[in-house]
Amino acid sequence: MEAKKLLEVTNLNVSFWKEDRLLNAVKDVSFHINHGEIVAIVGESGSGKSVTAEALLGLHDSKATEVSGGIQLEGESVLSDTHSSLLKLRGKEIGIIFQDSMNSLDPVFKIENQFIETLKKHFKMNKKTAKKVAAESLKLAGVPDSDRVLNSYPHELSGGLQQRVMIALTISCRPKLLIGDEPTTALDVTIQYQILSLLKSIQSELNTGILLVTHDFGVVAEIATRVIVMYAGEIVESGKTSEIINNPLHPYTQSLLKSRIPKNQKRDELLYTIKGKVPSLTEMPESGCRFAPRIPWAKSNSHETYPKLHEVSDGHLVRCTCWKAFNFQPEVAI
Ligand SMILES: Nc1ncnc2c1ncn2[C@@H]1O[C@H](COP(=O)(O)OP(=O)(O)OP(=O)(O)O)[C@@H](O)[C@H]1O
Repeated sequence: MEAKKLLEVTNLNVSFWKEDRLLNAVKDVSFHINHGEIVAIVGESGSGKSVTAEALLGLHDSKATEVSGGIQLEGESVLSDTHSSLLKLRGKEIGIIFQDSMNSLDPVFKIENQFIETLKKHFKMNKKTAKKVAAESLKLAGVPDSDRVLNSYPHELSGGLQQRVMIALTISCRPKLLIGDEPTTALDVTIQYQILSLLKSIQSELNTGILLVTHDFGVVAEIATRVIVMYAGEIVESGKTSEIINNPLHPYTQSLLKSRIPKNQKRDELLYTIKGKVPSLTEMPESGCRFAPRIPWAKSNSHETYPKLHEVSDGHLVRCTCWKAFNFQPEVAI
C-alpha cells in the first residue's frame, strides 16, 4: 500500500528580483514527504536548500520574490494561501528549527513564558494547560529537570540544551511537518549526535514528517530514509539514502561523498575537494548541465543540452547523462 503523502512539492520555482532582473534560485523542484518520514536535502552552500525550505513556510518577501509551482500539505495547497493563513500554518502545522537556537529563543523571556505565548497564539491554550504541554514537550525532547529549565532565561542554558528547548517549543504545537535547517551545524559532535537521535525519536513517537536541510552527508546517513541532492538550484539526484550512498551516480553526488572526512581518515591521506564553486544567481547558465564547468575533463557531448531527471532504477533519479561518462581525475585532490 502506498504511504500517504504529507507534503507534495511540484515544479517549485523561486526567483528574486534584483533591480530590474529576475534571478532564478530554485528551478523546477519536485519531491514529496510521507507521514513519519525523514527526507534530507543536501548540497553545498548556495545550492538552493534553504530557499526551497523557506518557500514551504512562505518566508520570502512577496514583493521581491516570485514563487510558482505547487506546495500541498495533506492535499491542501499552501502556496495559494493568504498571508494570514500561512502565518497560522507556520509553527502549528509546519515547525522549523534553525541552526542558531540562541537567536531563535527570545533572550528577555523565561522559557516558560515562551511556551505559554506560543501555545496561546496557536491554540488559545490557558496558562495551566500550556505549562503541562511545555513539561511534556521538554520531556519528549529529553530535557532533564524541566521545572528548572522552564524557570530559566535562554542565556542560563548551554547551547545543546537551548537547541533541545527550541525543539521542544517547536514540537509543543505537534506540527505534522518539521523542517530542520542545519539543526546540528552549530553544535559539537557529541551533541550533534544526540540531537539527531532526538529527531529520530520525535519522528517515531509523533509520526512527524521531517525535512532536514544539511550540507553534511554524515547527518543524512545517520537519519534520513531518502535524500535529495541539490546543485545550483536544481535537484541533481534523489533516492533512498542507502542507494545514494552506496551507488551515487551524478558526478556532483560522487564528489560530495568523496569530499567527506572519513571516520578513519589518516593524517597524511589526501582529501578530495570539488574545484570551483556553485554559480551565483547572475552566473546561472540558461541551458546545459550546471555542473559541467566543474568537471571540464568530461567530454562536452556527455552532457544533455536541457538535462532532465532520469529514473535509473526504482525511485532513483539522476539529472543529465554525464554520469555515464564520469570518472574521477586524481589531480583534483589536494
Ligand atoms: N533573499 C534573497 N535574495 C537574493 N538572493 C538570494 C536570497 N536568498 C538566497 N539567495 C541566493 O539564492 C541561492 C541559494 O541560496 P540558499 O540559501 O538556498 O543556499 P543553501 O544551499 O541553503 O546554502 P547555505 O547553506 O549557505 O544557506 C544563493 O545564490 C543565494 O545567494
